[in-house]
Amino acid sequence: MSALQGEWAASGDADDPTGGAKDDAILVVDGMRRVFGGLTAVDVDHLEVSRGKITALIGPNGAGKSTLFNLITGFDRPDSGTTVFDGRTLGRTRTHKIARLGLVRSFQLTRALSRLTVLENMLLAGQDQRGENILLGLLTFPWQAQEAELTERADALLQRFKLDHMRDQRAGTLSGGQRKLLDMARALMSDPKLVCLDEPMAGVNPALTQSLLGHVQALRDEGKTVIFVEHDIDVVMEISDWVVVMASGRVVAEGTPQTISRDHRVIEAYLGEALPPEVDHEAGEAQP
Ligand SMILES: Nc1ncnc2c1ncn2[C@@H]1O[C@H](COP(=O)(O)OP(=O)(O)OP(=O)(O)O)[C@@H](O)[C@H]1O
Repeated sequence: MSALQGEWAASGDADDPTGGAKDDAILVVDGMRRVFGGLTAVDVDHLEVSRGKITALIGPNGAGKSTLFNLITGFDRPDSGTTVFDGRTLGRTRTHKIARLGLVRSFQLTRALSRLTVLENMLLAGQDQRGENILLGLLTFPWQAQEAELTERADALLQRFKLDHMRDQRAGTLSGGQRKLLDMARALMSDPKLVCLDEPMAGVNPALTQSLLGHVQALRDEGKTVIFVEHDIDVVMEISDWVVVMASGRVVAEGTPQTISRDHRVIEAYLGEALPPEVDHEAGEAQP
């Protein structure tokens, strides 16, 4: 554990109340704990996510962000704890059923998926989220009935994400930025209510980052809820309605981007010296 993680973990919610109730929570996580060997990867007492908002999940490497995504979306099982999505306790609900209820997560393109075309990737994602190995086996037969409808949806999304010209190319030929667009487009195939995006902007050039940000905002504007993991604090500040900070598996702070950006632990971790002191214009003085 780094010194920073230690400080975060130790300070807990002393200054920043966490686990507060939201007016209209689409997701409620309670007592969620996941231990790998001796390591507690996730230990979240209570977390609520507002419907129709963009919530950023930030924290140092190893804070438990991806593990929490996996637990929420059913790709991993907690040692204890519950997730209530849209009023329904998910319990041991399987991933594809969770996806059908409207809760999905994005995945980066794997080697196996790289060999499929862009369209096939979309069709697989539309089928369900059972896991690519099972789905790859199913690719050729049992879902012709659905295929026309799925293809129509896939084509509309590919157009929206400006990937239509790559439709029949192998996904492995896409550039890094195009892969990010495909990750997002795939997650939307089941028309989710809540989409969990894992580092949707990581490693792409500034122009494409703006385009991806626009896509995330468009999702919110059409009523979807977005939770995204992101390391780039500028991105977080630009589009989030709410920010949840994790460290050592725990939620250690949450608040508006403005509140969180003033948290000295966040500043140390993400902004370093780059953040100028806040100026109180009335007093004409820099605030600590
Ligand atoms: N399947 C696993 N087996 C063992 N340890 C794991 C497993 N998955 C995650 N961990 C550990 O759990 C902790 C949390 O990992 P996780 O990937 O959730 O963090 P993260 O916040 O997403 O990190 P990053 O920002 O680097 O992706 C880490 O210490 C990681 O090594």
